[in-house]
Amino acid sequence: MSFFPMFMDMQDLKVLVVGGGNIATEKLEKLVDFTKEITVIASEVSVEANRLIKEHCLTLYQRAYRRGDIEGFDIVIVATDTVELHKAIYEESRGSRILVNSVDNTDYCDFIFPSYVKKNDLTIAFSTGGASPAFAKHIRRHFEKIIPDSVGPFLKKMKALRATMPKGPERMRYFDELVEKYFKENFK
Ligand SMILES: C[C@@]1(CC(=O)O)c2cc3[nH]c(cc4nc(cc5[nH]c(cc(n2)[C@H]1CCC(=O)O)[C@@](C)(CC(=O)O)[C@@H]5CCC(=O)O)C(CC(=O)O)=C4CCC(=O)O)c(CCC(=O)O)c3CC(=O)O
Ligand SMILES: NC(=O)C1=CN([C@@H]2O[C@H](COP(=O)(O)OP(=O)(O)OC[C@H]3O[C@@H](n4cnc5c(N)ncnc54)[C@H](O)[C@@H]3O)[C@@H](O)[C@H]2O)C=CC1
Repeated sequence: MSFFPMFMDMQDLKVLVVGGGNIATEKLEKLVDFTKEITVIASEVSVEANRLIKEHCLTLYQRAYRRGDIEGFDIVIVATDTVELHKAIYEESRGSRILVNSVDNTDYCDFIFPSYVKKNDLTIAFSTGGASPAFAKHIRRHFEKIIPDSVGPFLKKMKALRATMPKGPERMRYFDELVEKYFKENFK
């Protein structure tokens, strides 16, 4: 089965990242925009990962992963070069409600990271389900170029309007017309 695309409120979720190398850093760079409740457990921590940990006041345990470390976390990202650990942590998490992402193998993933474009309130996420992460990156770059910056102010205006008009068919029709007009003017 494929992965369900979902936008999640992560603000109060406790995230554990196992690993402190290149890929852990790439994942951390994204995660810090969504929650500050992040703990890192890694035998070695790169300069870049360390910088992020300090800058965002994340918790760091510089040591190897120990069975039981996942307890109390909502989300665990396994980003190490110890391949067996990815399977082991995934198996350890079964029977709990912890969601696991393993950067090495989709078989050990409850969820995967998408590529995404974020312009103010607009987020467009792309995934190939692991078929070609490079493709996800390139299609993200393509869309980054074609989404106009005006989308930010436009969505801000729409959000404000939603708060001022009562719900119902009239409002729905009006909003749809406004968006249609925006599209005609901004997407050729
Ligand atoms: C399954 C998944 C699990 C997960 O990480 O959640 C996963 C797994 C693996 N990636 C690998 C390789 C690469 N990953 C990237 C890049 C990204 N990878 C991301 C997500 C995902 N990668 C998830 C699936 C997403 C999907 O398919 O849509 C992105 C989209 C998001 C992010 O990382 O936040 C981010 C782009 C962000 C952006 O720029 O927008 C590049 C390109 C590059 O780095 O320039 C390469 C090299 C080229 C290539 O292989 O395509 C390998 C093999 C490693 C090896 O060969 O050693 C594995 C493991 C395997 O496939 O077995
Ligand atoms: N999902 C993705 O987007 C991609 C995934 N990968 C995969 O990501 C994995 C990691 O790659 P890099 O970050 O470049 O490696 P790296 O060598 O830079 O980092 C590995 C990190 O894991 C830590 N580590 C290893 N065993 C550990 C243990 N038992 N407990 C705690 N920490 C441990 C190391 O100390 C180090 O911090 C590789 O398996 C690679 O195949 C690679 C490219 C993209």
